[in-house]
Amino acid sequence: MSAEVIYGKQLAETIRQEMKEEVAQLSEQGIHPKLVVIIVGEDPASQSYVKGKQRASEKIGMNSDLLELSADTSEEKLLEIIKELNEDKSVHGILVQLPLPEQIDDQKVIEAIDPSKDVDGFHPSNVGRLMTGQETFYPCTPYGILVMLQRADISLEGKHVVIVGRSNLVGKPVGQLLLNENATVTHCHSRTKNLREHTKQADILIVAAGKAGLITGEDISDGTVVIDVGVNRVDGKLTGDVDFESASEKASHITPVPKGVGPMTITMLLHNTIKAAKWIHQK
Ligand SMILES: Nc1nc(=O)c2c([nH]1)NC[C@@H]1CN(c3ccc(C(=O)N[C@@H](CCC(=O)O)C(=O)O)cc3)C=[N+]21
Repeated sequence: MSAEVIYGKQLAETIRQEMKEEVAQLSEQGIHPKLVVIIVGEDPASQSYVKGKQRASEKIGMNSDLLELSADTSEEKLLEIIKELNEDKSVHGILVQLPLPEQIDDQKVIEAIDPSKDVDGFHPSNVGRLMTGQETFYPCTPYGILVMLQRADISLEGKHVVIVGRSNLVGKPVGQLLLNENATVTHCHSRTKNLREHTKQADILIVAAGKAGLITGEDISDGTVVIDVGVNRVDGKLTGDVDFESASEKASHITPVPKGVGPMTITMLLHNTIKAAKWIHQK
């Protein structure tokens, strides 16, 4: 068996085209969605993602500002900037690129962002809304995964989704989002015993552990849908958590890295920013 490759990149382009039209329509109504991305420090990987976000917003005609702060920026200063952006009516979405330097408490920063501008969906109030099934900003990577599955016509109802990784950014929220879609969800993590016994039970396997090559063909059963969320640099090259070659011999569908989940993450960020702009103007 040879897996069908799901290219998030292609799908992302289709959706961005749709959003471009929506941004143009909103513009006629005087609504100009605007995203502000804040990056602290000069980590090259972070800078490269942030540039990707900038390029993507420009391409769909969306306003986007980048605030580049030095690595020694104090927590107080960052909180002050966020407060100003919260109050700025022209700003609809605020994203603070994670991880932050060690003098800054990530959680404090996330909680400082106005939940109605929290386009990452990381604020505890939005996390709570996701958990209770209320309308909210879905975190971009989990949401991108959901949309990829939907557009590939892979149903979730009653399916066994096994997730490897339990981060607040991906593992935990993707489980919640797919549970809301009536999947049966198993969460595995670094302390899970006999990981392979779990991964082999999956109809849909989502790997977000941050460990290159963690999952190989031996860890999956025939016909599994494999979603690789890994973002690892190995010898300067971007690779996922799944050994693509051996896994694609067993999987029914598989996402590559790059060109898989990553471009969908950015797409859903743009989607959330448009949603934020529409919400504010409805009030
Ligand atoms: N507050 C916050 N929100 C985030 O959403 C967030 C974050 N912090 N910190 C870092 C992670 C990582 N992340 C990626 C987004 C897109 C690609 C992406 O588009 N990758 C391309 C290739 C990019 C390349 O080659 O460098 C691809 O997979 O094809 C990757 C990684 C968002 N994150």
